[in-house]
Amino acid sequence: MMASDKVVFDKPKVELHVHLDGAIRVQTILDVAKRRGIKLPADTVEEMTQIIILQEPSTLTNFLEKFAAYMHVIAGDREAIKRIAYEFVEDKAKEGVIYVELRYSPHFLANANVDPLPWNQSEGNVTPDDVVRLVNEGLMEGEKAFRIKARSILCCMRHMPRWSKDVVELCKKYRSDGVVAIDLAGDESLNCEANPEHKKAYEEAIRCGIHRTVHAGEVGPASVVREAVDVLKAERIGHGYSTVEDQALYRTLLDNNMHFEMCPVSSKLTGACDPDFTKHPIITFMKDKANYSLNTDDPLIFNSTLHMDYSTVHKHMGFTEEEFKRLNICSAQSCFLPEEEKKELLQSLREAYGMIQDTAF
Ligand SMILES: O=c1[nH]cnc2c1ncn2[C@H]1C[C@H](O)[C@@H](CO)O1
Repeated sequence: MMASDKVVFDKPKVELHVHLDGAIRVQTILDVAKRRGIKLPADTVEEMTQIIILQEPSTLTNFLEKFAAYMHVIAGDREAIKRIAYEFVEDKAKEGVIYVELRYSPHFLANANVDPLPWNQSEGNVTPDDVVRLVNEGLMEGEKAFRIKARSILCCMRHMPRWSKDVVELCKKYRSDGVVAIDLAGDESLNCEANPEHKKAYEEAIRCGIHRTVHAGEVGPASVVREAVDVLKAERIGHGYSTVEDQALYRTLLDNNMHFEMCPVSSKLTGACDPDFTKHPIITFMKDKANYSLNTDDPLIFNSTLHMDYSTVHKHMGFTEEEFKRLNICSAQSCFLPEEEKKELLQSLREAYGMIQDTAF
């Protein structure tokens, strides 16, 4: 299908755009379903994988429907929520990621204090607040076991504006406990002017100094990116491929050093970009030495790994080792860690990349 899992950049990496609920192990879904007595249409990893994954380039809408194949298994189950966070850290460490920002909607994993109840679940006692605590616990145990750093971004969902106030409140509550930013995910055709709750949540985030990223310009036009920047005051853009269609906006964002969270494999399978990778907008960003990262987005549904994203751009877009180093430095500079921790991360990367100048005479 795509480039392979071949490791083309075997050095420490930073990943800034990956959905926890799109990065669950299939085996875990099967184990939890069995324990909870939930019937699934398949009982082997191979068969269940075929049901969950997007095989061919599709649409964002079809892609978003894929979550319904398994989210009801994990949502509302304390042990499962903690487990997926822990395993996520293990999987990222194996890919050579030393710092990751993962994102999720606390409401999508809850079965109490959430209206409407997602995934046709019956009401339980796991609130969005419990979800954040459980994810944090799993991440912290994973960090200790696998010696990498993981921080979270909490997602508002475009079609669920009534959840956005809770999301920003959770960002505030857990800001000293691993939550670094707010995001807006989901179907981009729903704009923010029509849903003032998202705008209000982002205003509160600005007021409280919570970092902000927004999914924009993935399948939507450049105007969604403009809205993310002008209205929601996004500091980073999730995807942003269509930005290049508005040259004035693209140039302004380059001048302002805006960070774009790019997801090559994802962009093909969601139909966001032309399936011919040689025509991909990432090539323009690369040639312009833009500030961007390479990310998996939803490796479960794309049946992918971070190595696959790197090998895709290496094989089809002419990315070099030097560019991989440069974009990882850009990613570290644009991450949402506090300044001191960011400096340490940059230092680790520069050391690993042989970029440290020997100042001793
Ligand atoms: O690529 C994406 N674009 C928009 N929304 C997305 C994408 N990947 C995942 N999501 C949604 C579905 C998840 O349930 C939610 C929170 O992680 O974010």
